[in-house]
Amino acid sequence: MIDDAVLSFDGIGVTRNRNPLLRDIDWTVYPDERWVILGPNGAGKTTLLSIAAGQLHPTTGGAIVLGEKVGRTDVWELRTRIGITTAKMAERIPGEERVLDVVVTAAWSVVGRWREQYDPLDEARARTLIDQLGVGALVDRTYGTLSEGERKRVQIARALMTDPELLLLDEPAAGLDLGGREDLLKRLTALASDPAAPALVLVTHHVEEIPPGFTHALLLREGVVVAQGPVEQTITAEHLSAAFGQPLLVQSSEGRFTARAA
Ligand SMILES: Nc1ncnc2c1ncn2[C@@H]1O[C@H](COP(=O)(O)OP(=O)(O)OP(=O)(O)O)[C@@H](O)[C@H]1O
Repeated sequence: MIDDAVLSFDGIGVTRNRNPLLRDIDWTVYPDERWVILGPNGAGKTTLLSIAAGQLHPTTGGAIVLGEKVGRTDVWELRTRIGITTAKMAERIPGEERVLDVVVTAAWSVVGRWREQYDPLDEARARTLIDQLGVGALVDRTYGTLSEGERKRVQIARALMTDPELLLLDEPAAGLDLGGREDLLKRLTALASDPAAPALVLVTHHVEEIPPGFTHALLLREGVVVAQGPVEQTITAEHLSAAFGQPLLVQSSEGRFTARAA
């Protein structure tokens, strides 16, 4: 492992049915870094995130997550140290679940409430996180009655509940309208600038969804890293055109990016 790295991937590859989904990826993430993984559909972003979550073992190369070698460690050990939100996990949250329950139950690593009594400290932490994500007024509503944008924020509060060392967000802005996206980005920018926040890795297809304050980017195309490094040097017309396989123009202003066909 490279000193205090949160993630340390050394030449990792993933092959399924003889198809390479990821090839020869070297990637290191440190605790104070905020990474965005960007690339077109099918580039391998979710596969890379699954390795970072300790849920998938690479076919080749070595992946060290929070100091533990993926494959050697019981994934169960890592589960409270990593917060993750994905569309698949969100689907498992029962619609009738109260927002407070959705968040507080993460402390027990279960979906769905199964205890009648909360630890008061757990409940206080859940309420603080729900407030910080800007959905404090909804704490007693059922999850199924929330808008998509409100749900996304509750999912992030839930992922933060165990005070993880690494937070993985798979397309958190997908399906949000403009206001919802902008509000979520504001919350993620606040999180990115919080020194107590965990290392962050956010997957997206769109440069418009990169929250200001994110420090690094990794661009993927067909399972291969096109570019990686500090965000301003990485999100360029040249790299983005290579990642998406078409000539693109990129503009940045006050930490926000936009892209369009050249
Ligand atoms: N278990 C599997 N077996 C075979 N192919 C797989 C498997 N899992 C993923 N793939 C393929 O690997 C490629 C990368 O998938 P992945 O979900 O990582 O991409 P992605 O960049 O997250 O895509 P999207 O942006 O569309 O979500 C896709 O072509 C997908 O069909």
